[in-house]
Amino acid sequence: MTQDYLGRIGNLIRDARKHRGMTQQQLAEALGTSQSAINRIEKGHQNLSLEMLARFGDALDSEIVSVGAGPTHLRVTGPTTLSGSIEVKTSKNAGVALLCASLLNRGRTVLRKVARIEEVNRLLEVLNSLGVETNWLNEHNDLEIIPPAHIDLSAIDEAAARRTRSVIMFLGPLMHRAQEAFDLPYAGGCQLGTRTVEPHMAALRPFGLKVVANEGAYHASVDSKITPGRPIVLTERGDTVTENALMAAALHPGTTVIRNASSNYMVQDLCFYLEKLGVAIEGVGTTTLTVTGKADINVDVDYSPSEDPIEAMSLLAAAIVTKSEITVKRVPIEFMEIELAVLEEMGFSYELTEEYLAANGRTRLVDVTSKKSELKAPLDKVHPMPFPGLNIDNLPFFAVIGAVAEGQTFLHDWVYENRAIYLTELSKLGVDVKLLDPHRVMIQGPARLSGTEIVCPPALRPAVVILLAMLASKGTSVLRSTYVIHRGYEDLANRLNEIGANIEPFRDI
Ligand SMILES: CC(=O)N[C@H]1[C@@H](OP(=O)(O)OP(=O)(O)OC[C@H]2O[C@@H](n3ccc(=O)[nH]c3=O)[C@H](O)[C@@H]2O)O[C@H](CO)[C@@H](O)[C@@H]1O
Ligand SMILES: C=C(OP(=O)(O)O)C(=O)O
Repeated sequence: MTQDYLGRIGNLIRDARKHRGMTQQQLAEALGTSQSAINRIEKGHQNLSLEMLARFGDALDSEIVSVGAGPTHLRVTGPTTLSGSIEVKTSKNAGVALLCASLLNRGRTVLRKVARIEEVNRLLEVLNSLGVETNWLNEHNDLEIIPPAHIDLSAIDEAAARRTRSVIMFLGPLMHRAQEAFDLPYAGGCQLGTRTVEPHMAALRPFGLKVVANEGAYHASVDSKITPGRPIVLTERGDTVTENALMAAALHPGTTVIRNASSNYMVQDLCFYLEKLGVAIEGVGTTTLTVTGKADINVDVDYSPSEDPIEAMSLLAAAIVTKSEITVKRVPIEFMEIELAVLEEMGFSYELTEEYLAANGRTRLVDVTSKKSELKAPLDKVHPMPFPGLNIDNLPFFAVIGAVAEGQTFLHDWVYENRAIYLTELSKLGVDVKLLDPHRVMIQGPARLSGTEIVCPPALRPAVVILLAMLASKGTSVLRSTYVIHRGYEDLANRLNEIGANIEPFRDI
């Protein structure tokens, strides 16, 4: 029994170490012990004091044992054939943008059918710590947000804030509402390589924002006499930077022009919400946004964010890799067109219904039914672009699709220097995958997939890609430490089980 318990703790330590990208030697150095001691502990061959466990927790920045709630893992039995239909949920990225944007409004915001995911939970924790009241209203995940008269930034939940990158989007709304200078913890999130925040600072500077990076926090102050005299030209067409500029412009009582704006799905959802707050926006869906803001916003508002194109892509990839015919319902087609065009080139056949409108009355949806297809690798490399290009977050799914296609699939992720590398984990399941350089991978298909145990890489999409490959792998696979998946997907395992997958969630402790 004790032996079993030590083994499970050893597994937890090993997973946390791998998740941090550390070798046994590096962990040993951090703890002032030897690599062989770490090896024994991870194998469950050595007794551990509580003090030593706490030191592991510190070194790995992870609570190794948290009573009653260790990390979750998934046991997948494959290969699976899926059938039936599955609905796409609303998007993570609109969800987090709208939670931040609700701070612009002194009135009550209700957001309908918000994705109940960990990224949203972290932001809710941060909002609650600032005195914002939030309530889940019903089983549809409608969410009510009531901001306080005064936002108290000194009480911010730093631990929650550090686990998400989205807190950076507090800058736009808070720079107007904070009475004095304030600190915001550094943004965290997936480990995808350097993701600069400088474009955010540059976009908000014309509104008088000054940010000094101190140890662990941004120190922000605002000179309200400074207002944008000319168009704000973004140096990158980033999604969250566009959102920050939009939110700053929404509470600026004048007209602001934002050029080189992203017109991606979450930006459009934010624009539709701001319009409901009484902010006028011209150019939604284009790269020039002209925003006429208001000095004060105090309205009770109800908004339904749209469906997630990345979840839609994930579910279609699940169908493709398992060679299944399923219907993916509520696909926001404008944001999936290029992905479908590339898939079509690869030989994927599918049927689309007539278009219908999402609950926001604006976004066009369709149902997509996958048909059994023999895929071949695309002739050209698959590469993402800011919208309207192939979505950057959809690129990783082409790795697992390439694994079941005949020939060589090349992926070029020019955006993230640390995301493609995680796709090499697929080799453990039998995929012939080569990292050509940090931005490019080559997949030689078709692969004979067979089940194994893998620790989730610290990146959402690659982790889901591995899960999808496991669905198609023969035998039992174990995917460990799945928080990173729950960051962006609601109840994915159970929803896949409802259409025929065999995935069993479990914990060690
Ligand atoms: C909460 C949210 O909405 N997150 C999305 C958002 O993150 P977010 O808006 O934070 O993305 P970043 O601004 O970090 O952009 C991602 C990377 O792309 C680079 N870059 C971006 C645009 C550009 O025109 N040129 C350029 O080089 C950035 O320097 C960065 O390294 O956009 C990313 C890129 O679509 C998506 O992966 C994230 O899911
Ligand atoms: C990179 C992603 O998002 P985030 O900006 O939340 O890290 C993603 O959704 O794949």
